[in-house]
Amino acid sequence: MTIESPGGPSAATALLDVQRLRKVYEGKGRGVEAVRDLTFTVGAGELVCIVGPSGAGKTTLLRCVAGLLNSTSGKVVLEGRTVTGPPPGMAVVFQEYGRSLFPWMTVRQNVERPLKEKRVPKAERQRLVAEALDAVGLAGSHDAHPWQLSGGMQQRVAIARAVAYEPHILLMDEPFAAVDAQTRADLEDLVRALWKRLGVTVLFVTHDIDESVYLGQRVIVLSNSPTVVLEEVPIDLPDERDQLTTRSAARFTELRGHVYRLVQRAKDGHRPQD
Ligand SMILES: Nc1ncnc2c1ncn2[C@@H]1O[C@H](COP(=O)(O)OP(=O)(O)OP(=O)(O)O)[C@@H](O)[C@H]1O
Repeated sequence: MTIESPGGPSAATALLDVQRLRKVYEGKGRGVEAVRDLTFTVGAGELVCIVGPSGAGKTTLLRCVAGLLNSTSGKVVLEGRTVTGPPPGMAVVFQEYGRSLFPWMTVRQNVERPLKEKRVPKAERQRLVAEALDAVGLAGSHDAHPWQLSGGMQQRVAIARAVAYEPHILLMDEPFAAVDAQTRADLEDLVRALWKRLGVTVLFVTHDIDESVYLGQRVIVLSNSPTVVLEEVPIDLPDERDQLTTRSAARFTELRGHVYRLVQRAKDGHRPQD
C-alpha cells in the first residue's frame, strides 16, 4: 500500500502552527512530561484529526492550543499571533457536554451566551443562534433545557454554540466519546457537513482510529507519552463521504490498517527514530 509523504501546509501558510511544544506537569517533587516535542501545522479550511494511545497527551495538546494551559516550552501560533490565552477566533467542543452546558438556561440561551460576551448586537445574535440550531437539526428545541434532551442532542447544542460563534478554528476534544454508536455516526456526518458548508478549520482529537480516517483530510498520529508526532497520514479518500460507502471502501480499510498499526507501535513505545 502507498501512503503519500506527509502533507500539511508550511509554517508560512498555516492558520495554526504548533512549534516544538513541550509540557511538563509539575507535581510534588517530580514532573510528568506529558508532551515532549510536538510540531505540526494546520492550514486554513483543513479538517485534521489527531489520534494516539490513551494518555498520549491529546487533551494536554488541545488545552495548550486553546490557550487554557501554558506550555513549558515551544509555542502555538494562530493566525500569526502567539497564543497566550483563549484566542478570539477559536471555539472548543469538549467531550463532557453535560458539564459544558448550563442546565438552568434554555438551548437558545446556551447558544447565545458567548455571542453576548462577544457583544454581538441582538438582531445578529438571534440570526446566528437560529441558523446554528437549524444547521445541527435542533430548530424545534430552542426553548428546551439541556436536561430535557438526549446526550446526542446536548452535544448538538454544544456544536451549535461553537458554530454560532463563527470561529476561524474549531477544536474538538473526543466530542463523541460518550454517545452511542448510531448517534456518533450522525454527529460525525454533521461535523463533515458543517465543515464543508462553513469553511471552518477543524482540529479533531479522538482515540477512535476509524473515526479519524472517516473524518479527516489528514491524520496526525501521536506516540505514547512523552509525546512526539509519529506520522502524518494524508487521507486520500473522496471528499464525499458516507458511513456505508466510505467505510466499506478498500482504501478506507488500507488507511485504517496503516493508522491502526502506527497506534499499536506507539503503545509498544515506538518512537519515530526507531
Ligand atoms: N494535571 C495533570 N497533572 C499531572 N499529570 C497530568 C495532568 N494531566 C495529565 N497528566 C498526565 O499527562 C499525560 C497525558 O495526559 P492527557 O490527558 O493529555 O492524555 P490523553 O491522550 O488526552 O489521554 P486519554 O486519551 O486517556 O484522554 C498522562 O500521563 C497524564 O497522566
